Amino acid sequence: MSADGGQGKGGQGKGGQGTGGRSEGRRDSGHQDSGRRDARGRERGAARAEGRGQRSSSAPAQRRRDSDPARAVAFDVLRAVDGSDAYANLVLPPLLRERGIRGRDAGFATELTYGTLRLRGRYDAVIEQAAARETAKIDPPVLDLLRLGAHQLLGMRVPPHAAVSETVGLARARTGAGSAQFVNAVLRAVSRADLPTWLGLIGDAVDPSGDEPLARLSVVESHPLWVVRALREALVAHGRSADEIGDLLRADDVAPRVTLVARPGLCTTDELLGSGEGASVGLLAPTAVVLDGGDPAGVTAVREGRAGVQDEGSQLVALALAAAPLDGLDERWLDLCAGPGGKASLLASSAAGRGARLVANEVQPHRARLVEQALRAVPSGAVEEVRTGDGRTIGEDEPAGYDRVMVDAPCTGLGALRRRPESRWRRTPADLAGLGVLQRELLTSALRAARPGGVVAYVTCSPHLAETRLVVTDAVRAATKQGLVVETVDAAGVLRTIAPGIEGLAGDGRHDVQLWPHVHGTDAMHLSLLRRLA
Ligand SMILES: C[S@@+](CC[C@H](N)C(=O)[O-])C[C@H]1O[C@@H](n2cnc3c(N)ncnc32)[C@H](O)[C@@H]1O
Repeated sequence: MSADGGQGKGGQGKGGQGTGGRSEGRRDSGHQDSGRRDARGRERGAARAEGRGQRSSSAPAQRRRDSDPARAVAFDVLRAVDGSDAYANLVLPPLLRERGIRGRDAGFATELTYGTLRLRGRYDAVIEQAAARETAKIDPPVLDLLRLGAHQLLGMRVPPHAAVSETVGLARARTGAGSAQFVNAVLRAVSRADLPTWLGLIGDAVDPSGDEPLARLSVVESHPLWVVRALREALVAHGRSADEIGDLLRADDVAPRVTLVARPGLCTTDELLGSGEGASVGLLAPTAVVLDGGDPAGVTAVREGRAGVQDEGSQLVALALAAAPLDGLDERWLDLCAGPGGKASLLASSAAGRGARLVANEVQPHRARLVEQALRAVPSGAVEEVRTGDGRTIGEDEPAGYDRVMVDAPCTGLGALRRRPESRWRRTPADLAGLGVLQRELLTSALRAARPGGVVAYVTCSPHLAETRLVVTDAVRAATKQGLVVETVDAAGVLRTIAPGIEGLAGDGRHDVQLWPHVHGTDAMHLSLLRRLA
């Protein structure tokens, strides 16, 4: 099913629906040449020698050099992600605004960009077979074009002729006529089989004898193998079946719906439910409303900071810290790692309702400013301070200074892969080592900052055991060496008081909570609750 022999027919069909329809009436004459290509996708042999390799039958002025704006913006974001380590969710929205791409076209560009990034591993395996060439030997911009084309063909309902001709048009505009022909040939080869057939082919390539199921899942469900192994290990450690790994990976491959938080005392879920067609109450958190589409920035309460965009898992862990039982004073709360302020806003608005106040700390100044912005609607009496500083020193600087402490630790984010499309390809096992040291130091500092009787929440948006249970065990040990007495709190029990219907929390006697996208519909947030006794 490789591109060889797939170059004979031109992409002459009319465009399909939506953005795919932009090809209507435009001939992609570059498809019609059958010349062979070199390793970079440039022509060689007879076609080039005869000087007809990059020519079309139409006059030069009519030959298509422009490209569909939605596909062009997706390509530019992919290049920025690849070339300058940019984050797609930071690059795409301003580019859409700058280029005036709105409505359905913006939706198409978003799905194309994020879907292509998420499923990159799967598409690279398809492309290798279709091109009969390793992706490492394809120019990165050309490879990005092929990925975009593959996602249109196999992951979106774009008619094949539109997917191919529009992507080839984009290739011609951005990478030149020679590579456009290569793109044409490879995408035609991709289009000859449907998704299930391709999944079988790429799975068999890495798992020919059927005894490497994780390798198969890695390529078919587009996750690095080390991530697949780590997620499977975490499932098992939390009392779930190893067989769930496929469902978990598939949940990661689907864009999550936008979830809003109604910050207590500032907004109600009823107000948010009235804000958009198809809005519905969240499945678990009493503060959550799920949108069916539309732009959350258009919601008045979000613009005013009385509500925000926040995954239900993040809402649940913040609410759990606020709900954990406490004897004695309950007036001073700390968010040790607050930027950009999602949990700080929920904590501060909850604190306001009980006369408590929050100190929000963040090490990066620009993220501390985001925290201030996120807290703008919270009554000023409920925010003692937003400060910029290293959370590792707060335990020493302010020992026993707080009744409740949130440690939402910097982590690999392996639990939020569905909303950070490129991050699975950026992270490496080496990240765990550096983060692990920081996580332990932050949690130890938090335990010292809590007063005897106070509660600490240790949270990560990663289920990796090296970032969750191992950190908690080591930090408690370190705190004990420093003379503190710490006990675990039944986090699952606290969570059930907030979300009585919640199922799927481990019943293995462990007190921590691990949420899962395929079970709870949330990010894979981890929560441990600890109480400092002395
Ligand atoms: C997972 S994010 C926190 C998300 C935040 N709680 C929210 O809900 O919006 C972790 C944050 O910790 C910050 N951070 C990293 N090292 C830190 C340190 N030593 N002290 C304080 N904050 C730190 C990072 O800059 C990042 O903003």
